[in-house]
Amino acid sequence: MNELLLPVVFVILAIAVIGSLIVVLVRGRRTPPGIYPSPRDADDQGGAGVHGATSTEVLDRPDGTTTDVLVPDDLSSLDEAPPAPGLDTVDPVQGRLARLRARLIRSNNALGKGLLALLSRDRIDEDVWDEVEETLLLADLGTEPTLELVDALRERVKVAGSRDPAEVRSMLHEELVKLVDPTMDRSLATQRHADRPAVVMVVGVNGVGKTTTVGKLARVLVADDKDVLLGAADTFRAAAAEQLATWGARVGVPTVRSDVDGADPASVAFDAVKAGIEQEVDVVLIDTAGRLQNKVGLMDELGKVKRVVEKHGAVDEVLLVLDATTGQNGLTQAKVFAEVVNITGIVLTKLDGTAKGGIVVAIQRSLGVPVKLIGLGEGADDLAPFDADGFVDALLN
Ligand SMILES: Nc1nc2c(ncn2[C@@H]2O[C@H](COP(=O)(O)OP(=O)(O)OP(=O)(O)O)[C@@H](O)[C@H]2O)c(=O)[nH]1
Repeated sequence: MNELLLPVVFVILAIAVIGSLIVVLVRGRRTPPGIYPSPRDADDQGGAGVHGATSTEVLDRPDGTTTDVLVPDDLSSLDEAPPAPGLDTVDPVQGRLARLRARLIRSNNALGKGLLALLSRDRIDEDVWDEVEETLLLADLGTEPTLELVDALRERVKVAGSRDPAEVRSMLHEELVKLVDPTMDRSLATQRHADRPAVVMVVGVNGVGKTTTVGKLARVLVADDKDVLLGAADTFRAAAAEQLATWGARVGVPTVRSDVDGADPASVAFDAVKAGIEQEVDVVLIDTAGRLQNKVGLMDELGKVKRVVEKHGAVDEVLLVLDATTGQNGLTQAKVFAEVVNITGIVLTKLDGTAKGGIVVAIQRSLGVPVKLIGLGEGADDLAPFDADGFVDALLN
């Protein structure tokens, strides 16, 4: 019996081994061309990955420590490896708001539609005006602008005496655009000076989207053919510098960062501008750590970062990033930041996730500073230059 069992076991084992070999071979064939089943060698041409290959240069700092500059390697060889493109293709900046308007329509549709429906009723009595007012207040427009808008509309509806939807729409459009203020200068000061780059600082409380905004803005500037350098002065959150360097590497932009955890942010920002001057870039974008507006020490530190950077020359743009979903709370933050640094523009992020688009008006009113950019999603190119007409158009769609 045992003599018979041995050959049978042998045959079963042989079949199992041959079967496994066939499975392995078939799977190997299924791997699409250009995708490598195992780790690549360093000299493998396709090895740059989607974020591009980078190397690090070391800059000396005044305090004796060093600063890494993450520099994208020569990317010309990537032309030969189509499946692993080295750099992202950036969406053109022109017409971004129009392309992203679907997001705005989705989140803020209730506001525009609600107003249009109310104003198109056969009879507009006091109750209707109360509802209009409530709708505007719920959208975070703020009390004063709401009353202004209601007064202006009351007057126009009385004079026009018509409920024609097209007429009501154009009336509402005009009045809303007036409130959003098309006369404000929303251009970004990113023009290089004769002997140094333009410097843009990005500030705000924790988690509003500062690092993401710096990354997206770098792409906007690259699409505009500018040479950009990033400064990772958020030395508080360990992953922030890495996150920023990754954004930069995706579009071939170097990042100046510290090799020391919790390094002095002013020193890193200073080094970034110094590197920007040496490398003759057009714009240096400085990311700063999130800080609560009620922490005096952190707010003082922000003032210091700006003062130290200004040893190289004036900062051209200080962008305050506000999360639109926090509504009126953003106003309090804005006021305190404006006391410490001179805010020149607002970036309103996460407008894709709130029906409170009216906050644009409230913030501009309280600060006297224009909203220059709006964030409409987590995608790399979901940041759009703001314009009053396009914004109101999307609200009333
Ligand atoms: N939906 C949406 N999410 C956004 C937008 N902008 C940023 N975010 C998300 O907000 C989160 C926080 O973004 P960060 O850039 O890390 O925020 P931060 O302000 O740098 O954070 P701290 O450094 O901790 O202060 C991330 O998950 C982003 O993807 C936007 O416009 N829309």
